[in-house]
Amino acid sequence: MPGCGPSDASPTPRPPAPEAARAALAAWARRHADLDRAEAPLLVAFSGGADSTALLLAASERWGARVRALHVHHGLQQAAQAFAAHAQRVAAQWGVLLEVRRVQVGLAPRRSPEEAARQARYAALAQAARRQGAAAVLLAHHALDQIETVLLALTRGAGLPGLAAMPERAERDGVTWARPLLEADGRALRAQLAAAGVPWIDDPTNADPQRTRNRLRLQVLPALLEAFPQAPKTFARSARHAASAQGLLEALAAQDLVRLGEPPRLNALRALPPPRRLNALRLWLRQRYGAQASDAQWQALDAQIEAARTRGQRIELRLGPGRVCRAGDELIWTPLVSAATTTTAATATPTPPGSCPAGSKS
Ligand SMILES: Nc1ncnc2c1ncn2[C@@H]1O[C@H](COP(=O)(O)OP(=O)(O)OP(=O)(O)O)[C@@H](O)[C@H]1O
Repeated sequence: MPGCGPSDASPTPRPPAPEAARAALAAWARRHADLDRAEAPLLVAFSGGADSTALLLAASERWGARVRALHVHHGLQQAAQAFAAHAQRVAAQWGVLLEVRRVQVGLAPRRSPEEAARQARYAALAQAARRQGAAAVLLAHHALDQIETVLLALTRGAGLPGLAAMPERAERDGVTWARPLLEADGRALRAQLAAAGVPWIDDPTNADPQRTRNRLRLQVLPALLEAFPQAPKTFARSARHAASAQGLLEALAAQDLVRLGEPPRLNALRALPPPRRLNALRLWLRQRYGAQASDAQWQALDAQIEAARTRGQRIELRLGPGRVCRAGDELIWTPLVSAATTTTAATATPTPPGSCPAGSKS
């Protein structure tokens, strides 16, 4: 396997897993017995940080040689090489098969380098999981990460999908993603690793106050946990409630889309109450075109659907990375094709049967 740990690192006994990680993983495994008992490999996303170190130890303890690790080398900061070297050293010492994948992070305007790195990381993990026939990719998010994710969603004015935060298991891109430490307290993981003398590396960018998530972690989380010690449990419960409600909304949207037709018919859309109509259209845009739009754009579309009761009334506006318009009684979405992305964007998105009038504004 490319990029396996250096062979000169002498194997040392693997330290015991932190109890907090072992307990959370055991409870997760009981809820997901199919993955617990499968024979296919489990791929730990191993950054070399405290959380994924705790996960790698707990997973190796429970599943032995089924466990493999993958470290993504982003190459964005100088320290990246040292992170990869640390991951290789640790994996070789503990006898874990590790692959290091170097990725090209495509930096683009209007997208933060962290978001670009995240996308590249998940793509590399998915590709490796498919190639290795892994039963799941294990991510090391824990209960405090979940609080941060819920708070982050609130600071952005997110709806239910955002408040649902991170699921403990999900299918995406043909891969099962699992978060077995979601019930573990990150403070306990670190304290127990430190007490056992297990090394890890701290990513210096995690201390950068320019990043919203870091400000939440460094300034808000300590105060919240002091005032509300139960927050790891209660935030997790709220996230589960939101996820469950979101599941119901998507089921309703799927039913409504059958009745609305493809492309959706305006008459049928107007027969639905506005929140229900937008709920259906959100699923339509996401499932059919892999796109999302802002709240302001959805509200503007809703107003135009309401107004388009006569034949001559046009619908024409920007919706996510495309535009939506009226063709007869149907709603048509077409991607915006910029000069830089002409061929790929045009071929990547299915062309809808109708089309917006030529020369219409975006
Ligand atoms: N460079 C990487 N290579 C492989 N997996 C990674 C990498 N960076 C993060 N991950 C995985 O994604 C999860 C979430 O990433 P995030 O950036 O929130 O964590 P982190 O602060 O880098 O993590 P940590 O303390 O793992 O172990 C991590 O717990 C880890 O499982």
